[in-house]
Amino acid sequence: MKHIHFIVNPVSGSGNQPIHQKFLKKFFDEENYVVIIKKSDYKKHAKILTKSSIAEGAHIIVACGGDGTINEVASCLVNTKIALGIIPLGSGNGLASNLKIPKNIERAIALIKTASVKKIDVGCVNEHYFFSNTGIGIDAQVIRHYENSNERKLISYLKSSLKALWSIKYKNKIRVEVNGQTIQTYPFLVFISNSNEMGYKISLTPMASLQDGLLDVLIVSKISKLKSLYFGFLILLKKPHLIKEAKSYQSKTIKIYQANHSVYESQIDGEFFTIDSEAINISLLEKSLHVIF
Ligand SMILES: Nc1ncnc2c1ncn2[C@@H]1O[C@H](COP(=O)(O)OP(=O)(O)OP(=O)(O)O)[C@@H](O)[C@H]1O
Repeated sequence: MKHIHFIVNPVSGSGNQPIHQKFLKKFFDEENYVVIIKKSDYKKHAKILTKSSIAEGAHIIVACGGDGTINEVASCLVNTKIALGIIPLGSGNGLASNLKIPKNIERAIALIKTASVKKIDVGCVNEHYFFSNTGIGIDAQVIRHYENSNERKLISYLKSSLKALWSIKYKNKIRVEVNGQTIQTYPFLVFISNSNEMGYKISLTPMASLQDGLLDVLIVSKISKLKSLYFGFLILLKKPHLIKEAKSYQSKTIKIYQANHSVYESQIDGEFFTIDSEAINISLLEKSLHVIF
Protein backbone atom coordinates (compact mmCIF):
# COMPACT_ATOMS: atom_id res chain seq x y z
CA MET A 1 0.00 0.00 0.00
CA LYS A 2 1.45 3.39 -1.06
CA HIS A 3 0.53 6.39 1.05
CA ILE A 4 0.40 9.55 -1.08
CA HIS A 5 -0.33 12.91 0.50
CA PHE A 6 -1.26 15.93 -1.66
CA ILE A 7 -0.54 19.37 -0.17
CA VAL A 8 -2.59 21.86 -2.19
CA ASN A 9 -2.13 25.62 -2.22
CA PRO A 10 -5.62 26.89 -3.17
CA VAL A 11 -4.35 30.34 -4.20
CA SER A 12 -1.43 29.28 -6.45
CA GLY A 13 -1.63 30.40 -10.06
CA SER A 14 -5.17 31.08 -11.18
CA GLY A 15 -6.56 29.46 -8.02
CA ASN A 16 -8.60 27.00 -10.10
CA GLN A 17 -7.51 23.47 -9.33
CA PRO A 18 -9.32 20.14 -9.45
CA ILE A 19 -7.41 18.28 -6.71
CA HIS A 20 -10.13 16.64 -4.63
CA GLN A 21 -10.88 13.02 -3.57
CA LYS A 22 -13.36 12.25 -6.37
CA PHE A 23 -10.91 13.45 -9.04
CA LEU A 24 -7.92 11.55 -7.59
CA LYS A 25 -9.98 8.32 -7.19
CA LYS A 26 -9.88 8.03 -11.01
CA PHE A 27 -6.10 7.58 -10.84
CA PHE A 28 -5.40 5.85 -7.51
CA ASP A 29 -7.31 2.60 -6.76
CA GLU A 30 -8.15 1.88 -3.13
CA GLU A 31 -6.43 -1.54 -3.14
CA ASN A 32 -3.02 -0.03 -3.80
CA TYR A 33 -3.13 3.57 -2.59
CA VAL A 34 -4.10 5.60 0.44
CA VAL A 35 -4.65 9.17 -0.79
CA ILE A 36 -4.83 12.12 1.60
CA ILE A 37 -5.46 15.72 0.50
CA LYS A 38 -4.57 18.73 2.65
CA LYS A 39 -5.11 22.39 1.77
CA SER A 40 -2.90 25.22 3.01
CA ASP A 41 -4.85 28.05 4.65
CA TYR A 42 -2.07 30.64 4.92
CA LYS A 43 1.61 31.31 4.13
CA LYS A 44 3.94 28.63 5.60
CA HIS A 45 0.96 26.37 6.49
CA ALA A 46 2.20 23.83 3.90
CA LYS A 47 5.25 23.25 6.14
CA ILE A 48 3.06 22.29 9.09
CA LEU A 49 0.91 20.04 6.88
CA THR A 50 4.01 18.35 5.41
CA LYS A 51 5.49 17.70 8.85
CA SER A 52 2.24 16.05 9.94
CA SER A 53 2.22 13.94 6.73
CA ILE A 54 5.76 12.76 7.51
CA ALA A 55 4.63 11.76 11.01
CA GLU A 56 1.62 9.94 9.47
CA GLY A 57 3.98 7.79 7.34
CA ALA A 58 3.51 9.25 3.84
CA HIS A 59 5.72 7.61 1.18
CA ILE A 60 5.21 10.37 -1.38
CA ILE A 61 4.24 13.98 -0.64
CA VAL A 62 2.98 15.95 -3.61
CA ALA A 63 3.30 19.74 -3.66
CA CYS A 64 0.37 21.11 -5.68
CA GLY A 65 1.25 24.73 -6.42
CA GLY A 66 4.14 26.88 -7.61
CA ASP A 67 7.73 27.36 -6.47
CA GLY A 68 6.65 28.87 -3.12
CA THR A 69 4.56 25.82 -2.24
CA ILE A 70 7.28 23.45 -3.46
CA ASN A 71 9.75 25.28 -1.22
CA GLU A 72 7.55 24.85 1.87
CA VAL A 73 6.90 21.14 1.23
CA ALA A 74 10.40 20.21 -0.01
CA SER A 75 12.14 22.04 2.87
CA CYS A 76 10.69 19.37 5.19
CA LEU A 77 11.87 16.49 2.95
CA VAL A 78 15.57 17.38 2.57
CA ASN A 79 17.78 14.48 3.69
CA THR A 80 14.81 12.10 4.06
CA LYS A 81 13.87 9.17 1.79
CA ILE A 82 10.35 10.52 1.25
CA ALA A 83 9.80 11.41 -2.41
CA LEU A 84 8.53 14.81 -3.50
CA GLY A 85 5.92 14.79 -6.26
CA ILE A 86 4.94 18.00 -8.04
CA ILE A 87 1.71 19.10 -9.68
CA PRO A 88 2.59 22.50 -11.18
CA LEU A 89 -0.37 24.72 -10.31
CA GLY A 90 1.62 27.94 -9.83
CA SER A 91 1.99 30.93 -12.08
CA GLY A 92 5.68 30.66 -13.06
CA ASN A 93 6.37 26.99 -12.21
CA GLY A 94 10.13 27.40 -12.73
CA LEU A 95 11.31 24.24 -10.93
CA ALA A 96 8.65 21.98 -12.49
CA SER A 97 9.57 23.31 -15.91
CA ASN A 98 13.29 22.63 -15.34
CA LEU A 99 12.36 19.07 -14.27
CA LYS A 100 10.13 18.72 -17.37
CA ILE A 101 7.10 17.89 -15.22
CA PRO A 102 4.00 18.29 -17.41
CA LYS A 103 1.70 21.25 -16.73
CA ASN A 104 -1.19 19.03 -17.73
CA ILE A 105 -2.56 17.69 -14.42
CA GLU A 106 -3.48 14.19 -15.67
CA ARG A 107 0.03 13.76 -17.14
CA ALA A 108 1.67 15.10 -13.96
CA ILE A 109 -0.32 12.53 -11.96
CA ALA A 110 0.67 9.74 -14.37
CA LEU A 111 4.30 10.72 -13.76
CA ILE A 112 3.78 10.55 -9.97
CA LYS A 113 2.36 7.04 -10.37
CA THR A 114 5.59 5.88 -12.04
CA ALA A 115 7.35 6.73 -8.73
CA SER A 116 10.52 7.24 -10.75
CA VAL A 117 12.66 8.97 -8.14
CA LYS A 118 15.90 10.88 -8.77
CA LYS A 119 17.94 13.00 -6.40
CA ILE A 120 18.51 16.72 -6.89
CA ASP A 121 20.80 19.29 -5.24
CA VAL A 122 19.44 21.68 -2.63
CA GLY A 123 20.63 25.21 -1.95
CA CYS A 124 20.90 26.65 1.52
CA VAL A 125 20.87 30.38 2.37
CA ASN A 126 21.69 30.86 6.06
CA GLU A 127 19.05 28.61 7.69
CA HIS A 128 16.62 28.48 4.70
CA TYR A 129 16.57 25.95 1.88
CA PHE A 130 16.03 26.91 -1.74
CA PHE A 131 15.44 24.61 -4.67
CA SER A 132 15.25 27.05 -7.60
CA ASN A 133 17.06 30.27 -6.78
CA THR A 134 17.76 33.04 -4.33
CA GLY A 135 19.06 36.56 -4.74
CA ILE A 136 19.51 40.06 -3.46
CA GLY A 137 18.98 43.12 -5.59
CA ILE A 138 16.48 43.81 -8.31
CA ASP A 139 14.98 40.28 -8.19
CA ALA A 140 14.02 40.71 -4.52
CA GLN A 141 12.49 44.12 -5.27
CA VAL A 142 10.46 42.67 -8.16
CA ILE A 143 9.11 39.97 -5.83
CA ARG A 144 8.33 42.58 -3.12
CA HIS A 145 6.22 44.60 -5.60
CA TYR A 146 4.68 41.39 -7.02
CA GLU A 147 3.55 40.22 -3.55
CA ASN A 148 2.05 43.65 -2.84
CA SER A 149 0.13 43.54 -6.13
CA ASN A 150 -1.98 40.56 -4.94
CA GLU A 151 -2.14 39.27 -8.53
CA ARG A 152 -0.44 36.09 -9.73
CA LYS A 153 0.02 36.59 -13.47
CA LEU A 154 2.86 37.26 -15.91
CA ILE A 155 1.63 40.82 -16.41
CA SER A 156 1.97 41.48 -12.65
CA TYR A 157 5.63 40.33 -12.84
CA LEU A 158 6.18 42.75 -15.73
CA LYS A 159 4.54 45.67 -13.89
CA SER A 160 6.51 44.81 -10.72
CA SER A 161 9.76 44.70 -12.74
CA LEU A 162 9.17 48.21 -14.09
CA LYS A 163 8.32 49.52 -10.59
CA ALA A 164 11.46 47.88 -9.16
CA LEU A 165 13.68 49.28 -11.95
CA TRP A 166 12.24 52.74 -11.50
CA SER A 167 12.83 52.83 -7.75
CA ILE A 168 16.18 51.00 -7.50
CA LYS A 169 18.69 52.58 -5.10
CA TYR A 170 22.34 51.65 -4.72
CA LYS A 171 22.68 52.26 -0.97
CA ASN A 172 24.86 49.42 0.22
CA LYS A 173 28.24 48.29 -1.01
CA ILE A 174 28.67 44.55 -0.66
CA ARG A 175 31.54 42.08 -0.79
CA VAL A 176 30.92 38.73 -2.45
CA GLU A 177 33.27 35.78 -2.02
CA VAL A 178 32.80 33.22 -4.74
CA ASN A 179 35.19 30.62 -6.13
CA GLY A 180 38.21 32.09 -4.32
CA GLN A 181 37.53 35.57 -5.77
CA THR A 182 36.36 38.66 -3.90
CA ILE A 183 34.07 41.10 -5.70
CA GLN A 184 33.23 44.50 -4.18
CA THR A 185 30.22 46.10 -5.76
CA TYR A 186 27.08 48.19 -5.48
CA PRO A 187 24.83 45.41 -6.76
CA PHE A 188 22.05 45.62 -9.28
CA LEU A 189 21.72 41.88 -8.79
CA VAL A 190 23.38 38.95 -7.05
CA PHE A 191 21.48 35.90 -8.26
CA ILE A 192 22.28 32.35 -7.15
CA SER A 193 20.54 29.52 -8.92
CA ASN A 194 20.25 25.77 -8.64
CA SER A 195 17.79 25.57 -11.54
CA ASN A 196 17.94 26.79 -15.13
CA GLU A 197 14.56 28.51 -15.06
CA MET A 198 12.87 31.20 -12.95
CA GLY A 199 9.44 30.53 -14.44
CA TYR A 200 7.62 31.49 -17.65
CA LYS A 201 10.69 30.00 -19.49
CA ILE A 202 12.78 32.99 -18.30
CA SER A 203 16.32 32.30 -17.13
CA LEU A 204 19.26 34.25 -15.73
CA THR A 205 21.37 31.09 -15.51
CA PRO A 206 20.54 29.02 -18.60
CA MET A 207 23.47 26.61 -17.98
CA ALA A 208 22.46 25.70 -14.40
CA SER A 209 21.71 22.08 -13.57
CA LEU A 210 19.82 20.64 -10.59
CA GLN A 211 22.18 17.68 -10.43
CA ASP A 212 25.69 19.06 -11.08
CA GLY A 213 26.71 19.75 -7.47
CA LEU A 214 27.18 23.44 -8.25
CA LEU A 215 25.31 26.73 -7.89
CA ASP A 216 25.29 29.15 -10.83
CA VAL A 217 25.89 32.76 -9.84
CA LEU A 218 25.22 35.94 -11.80
CA ILE A 219 26.49 39.22 -10.35
CA VAL A 220 25.51 42.46 -12.06
CA SER A 221 27.04 45.70 -10.76
CA LYS A 222 25.29 49.09 -10.75
CA ILE A 223 23.83 49.99 -14.16
CA SER A 224 21.80 52.92 -15.44
CA LYS A 225 18.00 52.68 -15.78
CA LEU A 226 18.36 52.66 -19.56
CA LYS A 227 20.89 49.84 -19.45
CA SER A 228 18.67 47.87 -17.08
CA LEU A 229 15.98 47.89 -19.82
CA TYR A 230 18.59 46.55 -22.27
CA PHE A 231 19.51 43.93 -19.65
CA GLY A 232 15.82 42.93 -19.50
CA PHE A 233 15.85 42.49 -23.27
CA LEU A 234 18.99 40.30 -23.03
CA ILE A 235 17.24 38.15 -20.40
CA LEU A 236 14.47 37.45 -22.91
CA LEU A 237 17.19 36.31 -25.35
CA LYS A 238 18.70 34.10 -22.59
CA LYS A 239 21.96 36.09 -22.87
CA PRO A 240 22.07 38.17 -19.64
CA HIS A 241 25.89 37.79 -19.41
CA LEU A 242 26.40 39.99 -22.52
CA ILE A 243 26.60 43.31 -20.63
CA LYS A 244 30.06 44.07 -19.27
CA GLU A 245 28.73 44.67 -15.72
CA ALA A 246 27.54 41.01 -15.56
CA LYS A 247 29.86 38.25 -14.35
CA SER A 248 28.98 34.56 -14.13
CA TYR A 249 30.43 31.98 -11.74
CA GLN A 250 29.83 28.41 -10.61
CA SER A 251 30.52 27.54 -7.00
CA LYS A 252 29.51 25.33 -4.07
CA THR A 253 29.61 28.23 -1.59
CA ILE A 254 29.04 31.98 -1.78
CA LYS A 255 29.42 34.53 1.02
CA ILE A 256 27.96 38.04 0.94
CA TYR A 257 28.90 40.80 3.38
CA GLN A 258 27.46 44.31 3.60
CA ALA A 259 29.63 47.35 4.41
CA ASN A 260 26.89 48.91 6.60
CA HIS A 261 25.02 46.49 8.78
CA SER A 262 21.41 46.54 7.70
CA VAL A 263 18.82 43.91 6.88
CA TYR A 264 19.28 42.17 3.52
CA GLU A 265 16.21 42.22 1.29
CA SER A 266 16.22 38.95 -0.62
CA GLN A 267 14.00 36.53 -2.46
CA ILE A 268 14.04 32.77 -1.91
CA ASP A 269 12.27 30.69 -4.57
CA GLY A 270 10.21 33.72 -5.56
CA GLU A 271 9.12 34.70 -2.03
CA PHE A 272 10.28 37.97 -0.43
CA PHE A 273 12.51 37.44 2.64
CA THR A 274 14.41 39.80 4.91
CA ILE A 275 17.61 38.38 6.36
CA ASP A 276 18.80 40.08 9.53
CA SER A 277 22.35 38.85 9.74
CA GLU A 278 25.88 40.20 9.32
CA ALA A 279 26.57 37.92 6.37
CA ILE A 280 24.72 35.68 3.98
CA ASN A 281 26.22 32.20 3.65
CA ILE A 282 25.02 30.18 0.70
CA SER A 283 25.92 26.54 0.24
CA LEU A 284 24.86 23.44 -1.65
CA LEU A 285 23.70 20.09 -0.29
CA GLU A 286 24.45 17.69 -3.10
CA LYS A 287 21.69 15.28 -4.18
CA SER A 288 19.79 15.61 -0.92
CA LEU A 289 16.17 15.69 -2.11
CA HIS A 290 14.31 12.74 -3.70
CA VAL A 291 12.00 14.00 -6.46
CA ILE A 292 9.72 12.16 -8.89
CA PHE A 293 10.45 13.41 -12.41
N1 LIG B 1 -4.61 29.72 1.67
C1 LIG B 1 -3.63 30.59 1.38
N2 LIG B 1 -3.86 31.92 1.33
C2 LIG B 1 -2.90 32.81 0.99
N3 LIG B 1 -1.61 32.46 0.68
C3 LIG B 1 -1.31 31.13 0.71
C4 LIG B 1 -2.28 30.13 1.05
N4 LIG B 1 -1.69 28.92 0.99
C5 LIG B 1 -0.40 29.15 0.63
N5 LIG B 1 -0.17 30.46 0.46
C6 LIG B 1 1.06 31.15 -0.01
O1 LIG B 1 0.93 31.44 -1.41
C7 LIG B 1 2.21 31.83 -1.90
C8 LIG B 1 2.35 31.57 -3.38
O2 LIG B 1 2.38 30.23 -3.65
P1 LIG B 1 3.07 29.59 -4.96
O3 LIG B 1 4.46 30.07 -5.12
O4 LIG B 1 2.86 28.14 -4.85
O5 LIG B 1 2.17 30.12 -6.17
P2 LIG B 1 2.53 31.11 -7.35
O6 LIG B 1 3.23 32.32 -6.81
O7 LIG B 1 1.26 31.31 -8.10
O8 LIG B 1 3.51 30.26 -8.27
P3 LIG B 1 5.05 30.51 -8.75
O9 LIG B 1 5.87 30.70 -7.50
O10 LIG B 1 5.42 29.27 -9.50
O11 LIG B 1 5.01 31.74 -9.63
C9 LIG B 1 3.19 31.10 -0.99
O12 LIG B 1 3.92 32.08 -0.28
C10 LIG B 1 2.32 30.34 0.00
O13 LIG B 1 2.87 30.30 1.31
